Amino acid sequence: MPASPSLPPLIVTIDGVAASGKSSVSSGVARALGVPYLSSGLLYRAATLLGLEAGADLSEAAVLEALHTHPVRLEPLAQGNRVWQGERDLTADLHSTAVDHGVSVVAVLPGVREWVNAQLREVAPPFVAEGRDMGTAVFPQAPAKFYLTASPRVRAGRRAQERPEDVDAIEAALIRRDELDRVQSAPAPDAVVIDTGPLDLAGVIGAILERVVAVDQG
Ligand SMILES: Nc1ncnc2c1ncn2[C@@H]1O[C@H](COP(=O)(O)OP(=O)(O)OP(=O)(O)O)[C@@H](O)[C@H]1O
Ligand SMILES: Nc1ccn([C@@H]2O[C@H](COP(=O)(O)O)[C@@H](O)[C@H]2O)c(=O)n1
Repeated sequence: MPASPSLPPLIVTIDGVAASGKSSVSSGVARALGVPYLSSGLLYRAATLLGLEAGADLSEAAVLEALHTHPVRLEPLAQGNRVWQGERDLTADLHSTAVDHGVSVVAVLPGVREWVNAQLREVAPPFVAEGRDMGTAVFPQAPAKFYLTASPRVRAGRRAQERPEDVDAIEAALIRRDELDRVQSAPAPDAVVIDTGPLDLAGVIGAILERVVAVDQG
C-alpha cells in the first residue's frame, strides 16, 4: 500500500479589527491544540515603544535604528506572548496609551513590516498566528484562516471592563485605530469571518476549533 502523504504542520491565522478578541481567542485555540500562538501586534507595539524611547520622531530610519541597536525577540507561549529586549521584559509596557497612539503610524512603515514578518517567519509551525495580515501577507498558505469582528461599541464595552477609561473615549480610539489600520486589515478571501458580538469567548474558540479539526483531518 502506498504511504499516505504527510500533511504540513498546521498554521492557523486569526486576524481582525482592534479589540475583537484576537489574542484571547488565539490563546484559547493554541492551548486546545497544544501549540504556541504568535502575536504580531506585540512586535509592532515593541517597535513603537523603542522608537518612543529613542526620543526621536517615529520615522522609519529612527525606528529601524532603535530595533537594530536594541534587538527584541518574541516569546510565543500559548498562555500569552512576551517580548524581550535582552533581559528586559517589555510586555507590560506595550499597552500604554502612548504606544496605542503611535503604533498605527509605525505599522505602516514598510521596513518595520518587513522586520515583523521576518521574525514571524523564523518560527517553525505548527502555531496560531494573530494580527491583521497573517492570512493575507504573512502566511497566505495557511489552510485555516479566521477573521474576527464586532461593533465598535461591543469592543469598547469589553475593553472598558479591563481599563479605567470612559467607554466613549475607548470607542473613539478603536474607530481611529481601525481606520489607520484599514489597508493591512482586509480579510483574506478564504477566511471565515466571525462576528464575536453575540458569542462569548468559549463560543468563538469552539467554532474555530471545530473548523480547524475538520481542515486538519483533510
Ligand atoms: N467573545 C467575547 N466575549 C466576551 N469578551 C470577549 C470576547 N472576545 C474578547 N473578549 C474580551 O475583549 C477584550 C479584548 O480582547 P483581546 O485583547 O483578546 O482583543 P485583541 O483583538 O487581541 O485586542 P488588540 O487588537 O487591542 O490587541 C478582552 O477583555 C477579552 O477578554
Ligand atoms: N499584523 C498586524 C498586527 C498589528 N498591526 C498594528 O499593530 C497595532 C497593534 O496591534 P494589536 O493586535 O495589539 O491591536 C495595530 O493597531 C496595527 O497598527 C499591524 O499593522 N499588522
